Formats: sequence, structure tokens, C-alpha cells
Amino acid sequence: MSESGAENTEALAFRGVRKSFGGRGGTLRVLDGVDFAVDRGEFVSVVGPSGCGKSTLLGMAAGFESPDEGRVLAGGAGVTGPDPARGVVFQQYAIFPWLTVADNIAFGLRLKACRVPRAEHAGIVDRYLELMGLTGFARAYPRELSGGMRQRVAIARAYAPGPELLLMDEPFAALDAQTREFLQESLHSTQLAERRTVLLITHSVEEAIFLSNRVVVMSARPSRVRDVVDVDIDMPRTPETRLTPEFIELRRRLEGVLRSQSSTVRKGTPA
Ligand SMILES: Nc1ncnc2c1ncn2[C@@H]1O[C@H](COP(=O)(O)OP(=O)(O)OP(=O)(O)O)[C@@H](O)[C@H]1O
Repeated sequence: MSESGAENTEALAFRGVRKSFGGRGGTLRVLDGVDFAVDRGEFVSVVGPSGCGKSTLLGMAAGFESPDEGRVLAGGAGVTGPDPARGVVFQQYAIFPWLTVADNIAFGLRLKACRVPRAEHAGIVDRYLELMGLTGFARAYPRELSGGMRQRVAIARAYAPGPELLLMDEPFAALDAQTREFLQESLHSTQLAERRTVLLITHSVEEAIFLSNRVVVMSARPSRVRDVVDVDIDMPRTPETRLTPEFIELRRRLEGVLRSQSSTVRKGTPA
């Protein structure tokens, strides 16, 4: 139920969000009135020029940062701090080196705040091992895995406790192109099986289109939403989807918008 008391299909909403950071060089105005929402079960990606505030937005949704003005709402309620109902996946493999793959995936399930009955944990872990192509590695430790596999563990760990919202900040940025595409496909099939609400930050327009229902394009800093594009491309998407005329055309269009924004990036803007 939302703060207004109305039933709400929005899992996450940014309403007039403004944020500046102070530094030695003065105040840097980063977000200048950001408005968009992500519906339940929707996969939305945010792309934008470097430094436009994408990670800041995600940090606000996670509850690590707060807006100077405006509101960030999760399930209709104001975000006031981190919450296990919102899982986060970062670029760096945020998995515990001292735990096995299975124990890493089970980590969130074992937290007090997670209400999944203990008897279901092993089944859930097995399902994610399979969905993320990790069957056979349950007892392995992170040091024994490739970077791509570690990131698959991080994604499985985020999905496993069934959070209402998944927040992913460049989860594949550190990986080579081939591994990256493979992980996008694993994430896509996991998402089709699970239908969670996901907000993904990425530099890659191709990644955004491949995974998303909608893509939010941010303007240069101080930034706002420049465009919101529906990705009307059938699911499930496969490696061949990337080669279809509609995919290539949308990619060209979005890259054009992004290029026009990147060329207007300013070094710093007084508040
Ligand atoms: N805690 C902070 N203190 C001071 N400045 C910050 C802080 N967090 C972010 N910034 C600045 O705000 C701007 C936006 O940062 P942010 O990381 O959100 O952008 P981004 O769009 O995710 O960037 P990139 O695409 O390069 O990853 C940057 O100029 C950054 O240096």
C-alpha cells in the first residue's frame, strides 16, 4: 500500500530527485529533478553519460544515499535506509571468499530478516545453482572460480531470498565481452523465471536493450531523464536477438541519444 493509501503498481519511484555533492572545487549539482518509476516485475535499465549520477540514483534506491530534494519510494513508502527487501549487486564480486558457492547463495536466506522457512533453503540454493549454470560448483570457494562465475554467484545470492527489488550497478563491467554476453543471457533467463523488479545501471546500450522492458536515458549533468524507451522486442531474447533489425535499429537510436548527451557533459556546475 502506498503512502497515499492507494494500491500501487510501482515498485520503485523517483520523484523530483535533486542531489548535489560538495567538494574542494565547490558544489557539484548531479541530479536536477529526476522522475521515473519502475513497475512491479519490470526490468528497467538506466544509461547515461559518465558522471551523470546513475550510481547515485541506485545508491538512493538502496538507501545508502538520500536526496537533497524530492523522494525515493519503494513499494510506495519512502526509502530511509538499507533493507533486505532490496538486494544489491555491484561491479566487484561482493561475495564472501570464506564461504562456498552454496553458502554464499544461501547467505541472505539465513539472515533473520528473511522469512523463507529453513526447510526451503536447500531447494532454493539448488534452483539458483541450476539457473545460473553453477551446478557442480556448490562446494567450490570463490578463489576457485573465474570472474564470470563469481559474478553469477553474486546474482544468484541477490535473487535467492526473493527481494522485492533488485538493484544492479554495472554487474558485468569487469568482464570480457564474451563472458558478459553469456551472463546477460543467464540473467535474462533467471529474470524470466522469477519476474523480479530490477533496476540495472549500465554503460552498455546493448546490454540495456537485451535485458530490459524499458530503458531510461539520463541527460548530462546536472541530469534529468532525457528519454524513456519501451523495448518492444519479444522475449525470451536469445543471442540471435542481438542481430535482428529491430534490435540494431533501437541500439543505433539510443546510442545516438547518448552520444548527443555525452558531448554536452560539463565539468562541474555550480548549484
Ligand atoms: N559521495 C560523493 N561525494 C562527492 N562526489 C560524489 C559522491 N558520489 C558521487 N559523486 C560525484 O557525483 C557525480 C556522479 O557520480 P555517479 O557515480 O553517480 O555517476 P555515474 O553516472 O554512475 O558515473 P559513471 O558512469 O562514470 O559510473 C560524479 O561527478 C561523482 O564524482
